[in-house]
Amino acid sequence: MTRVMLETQNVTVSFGALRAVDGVSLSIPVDAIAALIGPNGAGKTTLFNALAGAIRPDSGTIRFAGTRIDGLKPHRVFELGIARTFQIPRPFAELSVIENLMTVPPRQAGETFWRNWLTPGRVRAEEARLRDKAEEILDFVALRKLALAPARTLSGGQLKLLELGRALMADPRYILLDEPAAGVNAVLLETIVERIRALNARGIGFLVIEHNIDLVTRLCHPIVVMAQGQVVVVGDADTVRADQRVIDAYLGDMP
Ligand SMILES: Nc1ncnc2c1ncn2[C@@H]1O[C@H](COP(=O)(O)OP(=O)(O)OP(=O)(O)O)[C@@H](O)[C@H]1O
Repeated sequence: MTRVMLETQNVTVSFGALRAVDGVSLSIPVDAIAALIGPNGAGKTTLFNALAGAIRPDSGTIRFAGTRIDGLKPHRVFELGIARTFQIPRPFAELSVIENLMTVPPRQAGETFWRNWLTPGRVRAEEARLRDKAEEILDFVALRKLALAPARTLSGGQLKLLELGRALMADPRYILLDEPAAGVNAVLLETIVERIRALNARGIGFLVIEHNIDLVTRLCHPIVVMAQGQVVVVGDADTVRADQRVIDAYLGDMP
C-alpha cells in the first residue's frame, strides 16, 4: 500500500457565500512531486493557505504524515516540517541574499534561544554553523556568487531560487511551491527543475501550484486538477490531458 504524506478529507474554505475550496479530499503519496493545477480562481492558493496553516478550514481535516494539522498556526505547521514558497517572492529586499537565508527561524526556535542564552559563547558558533549551512544551500540553488548582493537586485528566477533556499534552511520534509516557473527564464527554469528533482531524491515531498503545463507534465505525478473549488481529476499527465472535465474546466476559463 502506498504511504500517504498529505491527506485532506472534505476540506472546505468559504469567503462569505463563495466556497473557494469545496469539499476537497486528497491523498498525496510520500515522496511525490505532486502538482496542483486548474484555471484562475479554482481555489489552489486557498487550499495551499489551508495546508500551511494560514487559513483555518471551515470543515474537514488535514493530516501530514498522519498528524492532524488543520487549524494549527503557520509556525506550528512549519515546525512539523512543511515549508512554503509564495507566488510572489517575499524576500527582505535590502538584506543580502545570504542574510535572507540566515534570518529563517530554526524549526526549534525556543530551544536554540535558551541554549544560546545559557551558554552565550555558543552564539558565535551557532552563527558560524548557520552561515555554513546558508552557504551550502546557496551552492545548491546556484546563488553562491550573489551571496552578498541585496535581494532587491535579483531577477525573477533568482528570487524563486532564493525562496527555495529559504525553505531549505528549515530542513523541511515537505515543500509547498507556488508557481516556481512564473517569470523565470528557460535556463534558470532548468536549474529549478533539476534542484526539485534532487531534493525529491533525498526524500522531500512537493506539492506544486503551476500554470506551466509543460513543466507539470515533465516533473509531476500525480497531477491534481481543481476547478471551482473542487477536485476534478487526479492522475498522470495522459489521464489528465484526456479528461473531458479538465478540458471543460479550462475552456470555461477562456475569455
Ligand atoms: N481573501 C479572500 N477573500 C475573498 N475571496 C477570496 C479570497 N481569497 C480568494 N478568494 C476567492 O476565492 C476563489 C479562489 O481563489 P484562489 O486564489 O484560491 O484561486 P487560485 O486557483 O489560486 O487562482 P490563481 O491561479 O488565479 O492564483 C476566487 O474566486 C477568489 O476570488
